Amino acid sequence: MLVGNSSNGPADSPGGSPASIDVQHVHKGYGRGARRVQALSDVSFQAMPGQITALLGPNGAGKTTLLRLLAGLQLPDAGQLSLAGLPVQQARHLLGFYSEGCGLYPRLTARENMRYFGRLHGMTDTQIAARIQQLSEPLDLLRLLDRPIGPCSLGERMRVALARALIHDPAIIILDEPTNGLDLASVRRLRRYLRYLVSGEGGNKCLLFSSHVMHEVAKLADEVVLIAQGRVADSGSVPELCARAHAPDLEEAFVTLTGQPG
Ligand SMILES: Nc1ncnc2c1ncn2[C@@H]1O[C@H](COP(=O)(O)OP(=O)(O)OP(=O)(O)O)[C@@H](O)[C@H]1O
Repeated sequence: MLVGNSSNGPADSPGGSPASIDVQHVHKGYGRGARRVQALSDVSFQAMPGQITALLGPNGAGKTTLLRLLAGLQLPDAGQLSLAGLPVQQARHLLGFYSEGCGLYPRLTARENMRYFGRLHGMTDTQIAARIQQLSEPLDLLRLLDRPIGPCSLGERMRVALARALIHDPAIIILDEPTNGLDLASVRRLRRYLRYLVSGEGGNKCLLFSSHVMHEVAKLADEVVLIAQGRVADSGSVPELCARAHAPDLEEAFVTLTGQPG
């Protein structure tokens, strides 16, 4: 387990494989018969270390389903999902996963929550304390550390939940709608930190996040995977997608490439 962000090479798994995310021909549905909802149909893409990859799609496109499959919280009906070359169930130690409502214990303070999850990852209390200090500035946690989580505001709880997801300094980071509910200052601070994490100085992490907010994706993502109705419509950098769609911006490119109503 890495505790400091000291690595300058591509983020690797302990086995040496690049810490990429690989999704191949994944299908996932819910329910049966006439009530069946096909959330994902033949979804394939890769996310690479040292890059921020965005999964961009409208409500109900299948983003959360896909991220939950990658976190090993659900199983696909068909297809393969791997993290750093390992099946997701064997790669949990490499993954930091954040989703709204990711269970924090409301009676514990932010520090106690982080310590608890750090211990679950096999960290010593000294390592945990150092890591809490590292995360406090970028996630603006200093004033929260010794307050119970329960009465904290939504944005405060989200920042602690993000810190909890990153406590073990994972090589692969998956964030479901990470800026939802954050104010402008927190969003800007988070963007800077996510950009740092994928830099050489920050350890070339592999970072995948989902969003339905075009300008958020345009500001943050190196690569964008466009998803609509459970299918990947296209992928590439924002300039590549705009060029392919002959569109002036990502919003127009999204409408053209996915056929979604504007
Ligand atoms: N547990 C479930 N049971 C039945 N249907 C589900 C379940 N979870 C998701 N779905 C359906 O699967 C489809 C994809 O949902 P998902 O939550 O993955 O989309 P999303 O892109 O994350 O949407 P949003 O941006 O609104 O969060 C939707 O039609 C949703 O109603």
